Amino acid sequence: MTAKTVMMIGYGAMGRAVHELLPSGLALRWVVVPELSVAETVARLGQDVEVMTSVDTCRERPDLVVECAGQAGLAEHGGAVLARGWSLAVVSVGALADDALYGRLHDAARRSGGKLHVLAGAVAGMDGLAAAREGGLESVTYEARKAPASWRGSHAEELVDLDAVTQPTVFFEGSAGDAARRFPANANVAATVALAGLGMENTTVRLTVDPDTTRNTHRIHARGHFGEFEIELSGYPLASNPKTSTLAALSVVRACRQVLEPVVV
Ligand SMILES: NC(=O)C1=CN([C@@H]2O[C@H](COP(=O)(O)OP(=O)(O)OC[C@H]3O[C@@H](n4cnc5c(N)ncnc54)[C@H](O)[C@@H]3O)[C@@H](O)[C@H]2O)C=CC1
Ligand SMILES: O=C([O-])CC(=O)C(=O)O
Repeated sequence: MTAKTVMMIGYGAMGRAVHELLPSGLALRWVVVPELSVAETVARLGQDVEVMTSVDTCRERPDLVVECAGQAGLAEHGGAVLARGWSLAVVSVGALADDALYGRLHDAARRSGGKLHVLAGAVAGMDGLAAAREGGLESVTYEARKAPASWRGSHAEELVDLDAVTQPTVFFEGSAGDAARRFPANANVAATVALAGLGMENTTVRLTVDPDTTRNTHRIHARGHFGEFEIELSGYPLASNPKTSTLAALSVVRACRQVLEPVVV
């Protein structure tokens, strides 16, 4: 049987973790990275994978395109993928807090028959939340708690002294849209929860730095016509990037496996 093919946009910590766990029967054939990363990515991947800077260079049709590239990568390449009628599974969901980009990707997919799959990423419960929305939701709150190292290099550094915190400290409270825009490498989940639930402006987000944790903890509380749920997921960060939870990479692997499976769970 010929292998099904995957294109990956971005090849950083998450992309490499996904590649290592790619199910047999699936081949990573194309990787799209910025010009500056081409040489390093070619050196990592060798001859079997075509490294490119634009989706346009690809002359075949991948069975699935996965985005592990950050919000800028989704904004740059998402439209081209969807305009071709391909399936695109994304983790940099915070980019969709930009209404113009959301509209562009939505319209490209609708016109071409392509599909944009918003992956659950580092959290669980998105199926239940989206089902609950069908009956009407009253409130949805999302809280993320991570170690100082996970917030370094982010807007958090302007809001709290990451070297001086001695106890869990909330440094941001606001809407999911605001969180996703201000913390592009750390609050994509906020946008995912918003898209599954009450939307970017009506989903409340709280971000916390916790000096005593080594986990990335996500808590979702939802209330509505269905009842109420609260889930807390305490994930291990990837060793190669403490901002990114291992489960986020695994959600991409799951999306890849679904390409092979006749029964989708
Ligand atoms: N939904 C979720 O649960 C989560 C989503 N994420 C998203 O996944 C992204 C990737 O995470 P990591 O691999 O850990 O980050 P990383 O910083 O290790 O890797 C990012 C990769 O994307 C590439 N890239 C940057 N701009 C690009 C562009 N315009 N076109 C193509 N490639 C581009 C970089 O060269 C690098 O290879 C994060 O930036 C974040 O947006 C991360 C964690 C959880
Ligand atoms: O991986 C995580 O814990 C979540 C994350 O970075 C994001 O939502 O962007």
